[in-house]
Amino acid sequence: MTTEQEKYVIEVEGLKTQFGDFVVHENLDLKVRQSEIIGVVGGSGTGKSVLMRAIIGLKKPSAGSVHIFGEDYYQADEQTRVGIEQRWGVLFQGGALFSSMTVAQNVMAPIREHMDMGTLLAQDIAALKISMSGLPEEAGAKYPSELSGGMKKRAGLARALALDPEIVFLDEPTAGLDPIGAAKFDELIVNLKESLGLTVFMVTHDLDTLHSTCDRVAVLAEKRVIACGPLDEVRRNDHPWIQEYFSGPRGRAALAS
Ligand SMILES: Nc1ncnc2c1ncn2[C@@H]1O[C@H](COP(=O)(O)OP(=O)(O)OP(=O)(O)O)[C@@H](O)[C@H]1O
Repeated sequence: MTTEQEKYVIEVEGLKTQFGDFVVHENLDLKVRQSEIIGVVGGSGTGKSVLMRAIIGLKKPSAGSVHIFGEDYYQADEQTRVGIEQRWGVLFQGGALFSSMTVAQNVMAPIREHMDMGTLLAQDIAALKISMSGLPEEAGAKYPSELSGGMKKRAGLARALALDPEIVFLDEPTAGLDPIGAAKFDELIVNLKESLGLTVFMVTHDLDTLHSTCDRVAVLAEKRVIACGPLDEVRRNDHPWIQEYFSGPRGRAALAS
């Protein structure tokens, strides 16, 4: 019986990715449920970002499949793929904002690209997304170079939310933020999930973020997902990397708080 809990919006099966002869993932499986926040962790170079890129169509797998909303993304026709892409938003590391555009213009870019909408309405929607991302109204008129690191992340999030996505992909959203800024960003993500029912796929190194936001954690090692489940369950796994990560001094401090 399929319950709402078991409805998967992302299903990665038998994934293999490689750059030339260098294999990043082999036989990797991962399923993401609707309206959950899943945190993807793993040592540096284990392929967290490449996994995210494989799911969003930026790194074609050499084997395996990626189903999004039940559709086989890489086998789908162009129209289906574009339809799927409009249902997700992505926040890349550093925000990846267009530097020659204001924040509002950045947020309007996907709206203008994908929706047939007049400028005034697009401006109103951009203003709403900017406010949802916790930026003051006047931030809309600023250029990325005039923003702090935390504001850039929020602006990137506003753009990721532009098309009312069902899934957002976040690549290390709290990297480079001070602890207070990072905690506020965590809170924002949880609020968005709760108010909009968003599914969040988040690559992170941040133990505090994992602890305060994620419903489940997926651990990448040995080219695949070696453990996936609630944090309390995963941290009991006796894989050496997991033990070192969660039971080292930083892990203990984050989990004790
Ligand atoms: N465009 C590319 N060409 C060749 N190799 C690449 C490319 N992109 C990534 N790789 C390699 O794939 C592996 C996984 O990279 P990825 O960026 O996914 O790691 P990561 O787990 O996100 O690491 P980090 O935590 O350090 O950001 C690394 O060995 C990296 O060098």
